[in-house]
Amino acid sequence: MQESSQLKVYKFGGASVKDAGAIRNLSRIVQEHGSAGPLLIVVSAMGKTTNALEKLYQLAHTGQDFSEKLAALRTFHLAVAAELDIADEQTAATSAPTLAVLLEQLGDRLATLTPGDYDKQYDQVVSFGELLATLIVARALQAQWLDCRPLIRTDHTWREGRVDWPTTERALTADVVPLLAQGPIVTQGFVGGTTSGQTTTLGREGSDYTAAILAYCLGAESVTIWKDVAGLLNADPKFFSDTVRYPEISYQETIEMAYYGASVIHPKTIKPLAVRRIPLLVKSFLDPSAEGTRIHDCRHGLLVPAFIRKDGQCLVSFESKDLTFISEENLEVIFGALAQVRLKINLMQNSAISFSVCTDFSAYRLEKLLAVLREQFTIHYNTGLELYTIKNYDAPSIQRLTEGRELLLEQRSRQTFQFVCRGSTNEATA
Ligand SMILES: Nc1ncnc2c1ncn2[C@@H]1O[C@H](COP(=O)(O)OP(=O)(O)O)[C@@H](O)[C@H]1O
Ligand SMILES: N[C@@H](CC(=O)OP(=O)(O)O)C(=O)O
Repeated sequence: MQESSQLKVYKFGGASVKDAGAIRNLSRIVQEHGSAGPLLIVVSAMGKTTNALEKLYQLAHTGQDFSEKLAALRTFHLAVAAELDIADEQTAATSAPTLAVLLEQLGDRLATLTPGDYDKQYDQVVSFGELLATLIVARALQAQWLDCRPLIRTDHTWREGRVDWPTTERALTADVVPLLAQGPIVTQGFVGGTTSGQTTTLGREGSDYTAAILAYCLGAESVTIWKDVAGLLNADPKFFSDTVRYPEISYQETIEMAYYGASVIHPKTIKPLAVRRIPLLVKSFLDPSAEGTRIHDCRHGLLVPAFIRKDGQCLVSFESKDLTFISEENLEVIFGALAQVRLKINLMQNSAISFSVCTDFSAYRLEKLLAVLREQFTIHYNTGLELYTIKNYDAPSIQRLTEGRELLLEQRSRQTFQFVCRGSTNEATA
């Protein structure tokens, strides 16, 4: 780690680089608000490119024609580069590829997929979104382009690479510190690499986490994530009216909000920053001079209730087949199977002969879970559900959220009230 670094890390997500106009806005922010000191800029894929790449991958992996979608992705990126007057040429001064080369590599990858190895090949394809976006942004800013895949070392957990912190810290300190002295750097969010040089990804929406990894390893002074909202609010303004901005908030409050599903910050982002006490600033790229939110090591009184909504949920209930009680042995089997198929528990509850978990719905993973546990348990599940959490709840906030909703499961602790309810219904028994 650098000693008392002046380094600032900026992270720009998909919305802030969605088109040429957005990238011009990004350039203005860097010029007008970027510090005189070292600056490391983390960029996600443009707009909804990652979703588009997931669709492309799905088509290619199932042997369907993907040429039209690939052509659309190619045209989009080349058109943005043209609108920004970016010459797509390799220069001697940089190891950066050209857009044309990257797009060709993407086409080759898609054309040579093999059956199986779904998650591994997913990473090799979907990571192109960040490679393309960073190339365009680096050229627009006339900044250095850095491929972070050889530096952010992960294990082989495809689609959710686990960071090897000591190796990553050594590599970043050795390679990036000297480059920072030469001017701003633009690098990819969301991606990393294995010892053998294969690309991994860090989990959907993982670019915030990349910013935290870089800040932690390089001892940054602060991280700023530029969003389309005024800061960290007490609820997602897309779903709730009368939201309130927190001018400052502790790491602990924020980590809990992110854990419960406040999608404005990836849940893994906070811990590395809290460990090294690096403040995280959430600011609006639409109003860069506005205050935003400062997430740091602070104390504050009880905050206004925060509302967190997580859709795409699935409630799975396991019942013993012979009316025996749910025991620790049963739970061990259920938890083991959930870990095996990589389904994360968002909420759980047990009764005498039944145990229920609420997880993010994945048809593929649920099917694998059923295959493992069907013999031993009677399993019921509902999909198309929503999980709501109220942090720092009071009676009016519970009333506001539960009114008119049919609650399938409900739980409260001293500060947190949670419930699962129907969005649209799909019921089944395995
Ligand atoms: N508590 C919250 N405060 C602010 N925004 C929130 C909150 N919860 C969810 N959001 C949503 O997060 C979005 C910004 O995050 P995200 O779309 O992941 O940004 P990006 O991909 O550009 O980094 C906002 O547009 C808002 O709809
Ligand atoms: N592009 C990746 C990673 C990411 O973090 O994106 P964003 O910063 O736009 O949420 C995704 O969409 O999952």
